[in-house]
Amino acid sequence: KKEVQYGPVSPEKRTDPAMEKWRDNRFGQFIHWGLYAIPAGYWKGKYYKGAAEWLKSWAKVPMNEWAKLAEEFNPEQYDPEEWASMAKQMGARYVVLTTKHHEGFCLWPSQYTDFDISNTPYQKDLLKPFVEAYNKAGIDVYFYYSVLDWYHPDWRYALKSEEDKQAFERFKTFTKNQLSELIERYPSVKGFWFDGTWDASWKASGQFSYELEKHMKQLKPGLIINSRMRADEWGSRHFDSNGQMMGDYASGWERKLPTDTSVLHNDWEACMTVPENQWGYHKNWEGHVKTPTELIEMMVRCTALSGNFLLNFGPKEDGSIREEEQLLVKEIGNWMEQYGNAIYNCAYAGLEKQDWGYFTREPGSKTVNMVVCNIPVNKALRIQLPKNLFIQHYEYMGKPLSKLTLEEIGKNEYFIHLGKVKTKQPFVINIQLTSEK
Ligand SMILES: C#C[C@@H]1N[C@@H](C)[C@@H](O)[C@H]1O
Repeated sequence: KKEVQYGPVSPEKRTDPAMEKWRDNRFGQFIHWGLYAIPAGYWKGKYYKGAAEWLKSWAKVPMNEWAKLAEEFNPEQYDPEEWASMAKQMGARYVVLTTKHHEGFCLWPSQYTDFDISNTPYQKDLLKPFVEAYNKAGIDVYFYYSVLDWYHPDWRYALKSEEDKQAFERFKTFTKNQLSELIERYPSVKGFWFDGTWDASWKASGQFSYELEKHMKQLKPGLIINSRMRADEWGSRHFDSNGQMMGDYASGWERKLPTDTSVLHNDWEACMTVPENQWGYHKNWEGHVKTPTELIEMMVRCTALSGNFLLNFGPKEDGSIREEEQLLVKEIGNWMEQYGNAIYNCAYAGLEKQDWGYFTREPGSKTVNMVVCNIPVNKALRIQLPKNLFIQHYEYMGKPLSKLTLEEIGKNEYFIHLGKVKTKQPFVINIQLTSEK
């Protein structure tokens, strides 16, 4: 074991109401919105297939040129009430909005930089009406904040000289000031989603990130912060040098999902793009665009392994939402209306996973949700229960799709026979378990 002084600030499994609500939420909406939505993946007429919010990097645009985008940022169609009602329709229980991405542009009027919404034709604070609209819709608001800041003169990738160190000290103060400012200006914020923390300069700032997490949680008790914010004093990220998670949930699952129960030890969240790799708005999505059904199955897999699923939206420069994302609101919203109770407040059911889909369960409940994503060719769903459990009752959640029959095929082993089922979407069967035969 290594001596770690600047590791976790909070217990690895918080039991306070704010964290319980984070778990119960299960399904969130990620929103990436910034100046990058203006060029939307094209620069001087050239198409760049990389992630649109990284266009400045792909097209090697000097910052003084990129910053000029602020002079044309004027999202007149921005309607956070509309965004919030879409998120509610989709069934998202929380939202994570980019307050500042790597480009360094702030969606709020920050007293610590001139590179913010106040120096655009739009001028008005974008965050305040956003927070109000989402809170009014009953959706918890989290702020994404990038430590990596391509605009700030004191940002350093690495600390190679005394000058670097002095500059980065100023940068750390700037970062602490902005985060304090965000908490003070928007006190209903539930937590922070840190990003841009992979460079050597931040990995060398473990003590600072420890003290910053403490400071933020003193400013707002109950605040929830992702593991990606943190390094320990040895430069170990997300988990300290002894494997203890830092922050309040593991957030390394970016565009990928866990496949086994090893994740159960900590709270965790997977964030997901609709195309292969676009977070900010890109005019032309290349390659595979995930269908609503694919994304529903990913969300179910996260719940089944006691994790959260954060689905990304990238609004256009004018604040409007693209067709493909409007389709997700409708399709995922319909599914959540009928089957949301297999997601909200649910977690790992403690049963052996089967090929036909996933078990989810509200902790402590006798009801287990079977979310069927792959109907076996023999139309029989295998269930293997622990030796002291039996099935007492079974039925479809919501609209019955067929007549179900139960067959005991071995010790605490069953088939639920589906009969003739026609469906295009995953569906749910509830089973009641009992310890009496
Ligand atoms: C790399 C990278 C960043 N992390 C994702 C959550 C997006 O913000 C992307 O730009």
